[in-house]
Amino acid sequence: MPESSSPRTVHARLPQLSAPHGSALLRSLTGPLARWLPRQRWFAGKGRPLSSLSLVAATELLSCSGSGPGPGLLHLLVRARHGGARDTTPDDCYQLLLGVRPVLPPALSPALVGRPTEGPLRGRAVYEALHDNRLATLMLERLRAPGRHGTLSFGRAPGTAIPSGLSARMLTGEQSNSSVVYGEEHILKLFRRVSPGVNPDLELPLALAEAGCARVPAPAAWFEASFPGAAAPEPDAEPLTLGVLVPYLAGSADGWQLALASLTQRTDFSGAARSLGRATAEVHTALATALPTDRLGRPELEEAAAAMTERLTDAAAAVPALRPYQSGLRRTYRALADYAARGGECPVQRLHGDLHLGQVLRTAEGEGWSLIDFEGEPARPLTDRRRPGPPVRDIAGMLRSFDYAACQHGTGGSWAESWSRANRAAYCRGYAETSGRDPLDQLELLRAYETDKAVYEVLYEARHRPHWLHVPMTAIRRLAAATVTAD
Ligand SMILES: Nc1ncnc2c1ncn2[C@@H]1O[C@H](COP(=O)(O)OP(=O)(O)O)[C@@H](O)[C@H]1O
Ligand SMILES: O=P(O)(O)O[C@H]1O[C@H](CO)[C@@H](O[C@H]2O[C@H](CO)[C@@H](O)[C@H](O)[C@H]2O)[C@H](O)[C@H]1O
Repeated sequence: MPESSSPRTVHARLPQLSAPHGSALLRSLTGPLARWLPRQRWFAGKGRPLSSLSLVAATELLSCSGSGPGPGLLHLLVRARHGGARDTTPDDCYQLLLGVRPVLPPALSPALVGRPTEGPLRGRAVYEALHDNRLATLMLERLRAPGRHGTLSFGRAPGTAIPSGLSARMLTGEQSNSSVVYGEEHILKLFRRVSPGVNPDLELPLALAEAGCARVPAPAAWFEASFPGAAAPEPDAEPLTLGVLVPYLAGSADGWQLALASLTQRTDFSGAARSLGRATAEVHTALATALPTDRLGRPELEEAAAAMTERLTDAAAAVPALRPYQSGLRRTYRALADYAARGGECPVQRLHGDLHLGQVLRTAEGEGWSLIDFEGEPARPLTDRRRPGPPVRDIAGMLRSFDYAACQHGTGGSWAESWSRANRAAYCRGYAETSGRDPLDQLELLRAYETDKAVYEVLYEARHRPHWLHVPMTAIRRLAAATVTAD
């Protein structure tokens, strides 16, 4: 089935925590959370009024009612509803890991969520637990020892060593989720917006590890929420993946930093781009071996072209700057439909789903590229992100990223343009060498998926970083004017 633009319906099966435990806690936390949540980088409902918060699940990992100075640890899944009666957007479910202390040490004050004025947490300081070394370490201990705590269950890959007593450091960079590094050994990603069903960022690295692919850090431990038994309001609700612990690649730099350094220093990047193409092909081959594959024929490719056209229409409705280019861009999608009509096919398999230079790491020892963050595009529903897709989608994502680096860097004019062209070509060459399939052989496919990605980026930038909107818009102008030729 091709990727669709269907609305998010995934939270329909989330259970609801029953009163009175849920309602008492919620009474304590609603005010502080309603103020704090919308300010978080990972909160996806910015710009839409938050109409209600409700608890899906609450688990006390460490007692929060003690009178001593030590912290309590509270795990919450919170459902956020937006807008008024006419807002049909599905609810979002967020994961929160909260510390609770009678008095907050000054070093933790930046992590403060709020001080409830009523309910069971009245008068206590509630804060982001992962900033507290003691609580972050406790999470590592839970991950070391598989087992169940309330709705949470902790799992661990057999035969992996996870040292204890490592100090924790929370990452502070731009992220869609939250991550904490333990020593220089492991990194735990805590997913923020969660949905029922296994997260591909656990599913795919586990499958790749089992297939012996060393290009992706192998999950050492993970945890999820599940609601088994008759006690749950909806016993068949699927488990939600909440966090994954993987080895930390100490001293690594991501592809985006390396690309910008190459642009600044005017150094050659084509060797790195070519080996990145090879690494992508290796991962694709391993995924196609480990997990189901299929082929898209004429009806499915026509459906894919129609879904792209619909995404373009939606994006143009939201971002006026796109409107003058719609008819030019639609030609690219028609070329895909014509390719299908001529009998063109396309393989589909599980993918990275949001491949760009920020998702690839290279260690100082130069052991080649590692790929991270297999979650897929954060705005797509989980069911969509777990569907097989054409490998060209990942390739198109990376090609866009070379273009992004050259354009965003803002210096060098034609030098930056030829930097981008050379690295796009080197990446495709590397991919072809390893996979035996040259992405440039099916230009209609590549161009359509690159256009679809650029349209997604226009919407992403308009919503998240309006001052970067000109970057994908530069590509939109080029793609709208181009005939389908290799460049
Ligand atoms: N295994 C790893 N080793 C070293 N750094 C990592 C590793 N995994 C992630 N990181 C760092 O953490 C950042 C965020 O990770 P990522 O999986 O992209 O999170 P998000 O989904 O929140 O964007 C990455 O940009 C990278 O700098
Ligand atoms: O990294 P995420 O999974 O959160 O992906 C989202 O954010 C990315 C930006 O952080 C965004 O990527 C776009 O900007 C990158 C440079 O910052 C560039 O390398 C990518 O090519 C470009 O798409 C990504 O689209 C979005 O899903």
